[in-house]
Amino acid sequence: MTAPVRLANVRRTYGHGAAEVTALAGITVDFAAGSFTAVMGPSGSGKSTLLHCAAGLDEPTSGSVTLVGKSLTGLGETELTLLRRARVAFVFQAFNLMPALTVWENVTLPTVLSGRRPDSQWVTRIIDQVGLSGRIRHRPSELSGGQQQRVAVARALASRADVTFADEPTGALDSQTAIEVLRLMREMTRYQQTIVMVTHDPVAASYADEVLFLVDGQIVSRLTAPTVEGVAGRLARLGESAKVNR
Ligand SMILES: Nc1ncnc2c1ncn2[C@@H]1O[C@H](COP(=O)(O)OP(=O)(O)OP(=O)(O)O)[C@@H](O)[C@H]1O
Repeated sequence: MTAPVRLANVRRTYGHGAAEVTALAGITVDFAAGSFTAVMGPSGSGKSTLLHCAAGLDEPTSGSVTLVGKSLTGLGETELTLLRRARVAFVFQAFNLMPALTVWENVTLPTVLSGRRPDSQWVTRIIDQVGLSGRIRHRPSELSGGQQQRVAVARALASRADVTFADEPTGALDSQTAIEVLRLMREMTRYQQTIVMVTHDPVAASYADEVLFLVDGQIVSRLTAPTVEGVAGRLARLGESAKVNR
């Protein structure tokens, strides 16, 4: 079976001439169906760029990306939007919640937009597990930052997308809620949902099946069945070598 996310020799540079910055320096990686991968690395190593290129939110300078069986090269904005709406979910730092909609409406919106009927039982369970069952009729402006982040997580989980891209999904959460969210994300992989998560947090990364470590836009190391200590140790060594190389 083809992996739902494939990057082949993806390069992404910004700017020109002397001001050119290489954010991704030739990345080749497959994210298999039902896998949960954490992407880690020092600040500026290319993690967000990798996520954005994989999700079709940014275009590689060269190389190719295949998302749920479709090559993104040359795909128009409308086709991209339709593909993302039907198959992809996002949990980004800007929560992108609709201010006029309630928690329930925000959580079920991607499902409704892609022409499917929300599974009320599943949605209720997710909202309950992220601790928002008392807030179903509230609007985002009536929630704290952490609660808004939980709505964004619930929205991704409820849509049952083939692929979920998450950028620091637990960054704004207290540790107990963060663990609930990470457990839910793990559970999604049982239904063959694929998760790619950028994080700085070794605890969050320890919930993944594998951690990819980026330095200077390249995958320099991978860790399967990660533990918190294993991730923290590898990260500390990477940080040191990244400093030496500069
Ligand atoms: N729009 C842009 N224009 C110019 N340079 C950019 C742009 N976006 C990213 N970069 C540069 O590309 C490199 C990789 O950035 P990226 O945001 O992917 O790193 P990151 O690993 O996600 O960093 P952080 O952990 O700090 O969020 C950095 O050197 C950054 O300055």
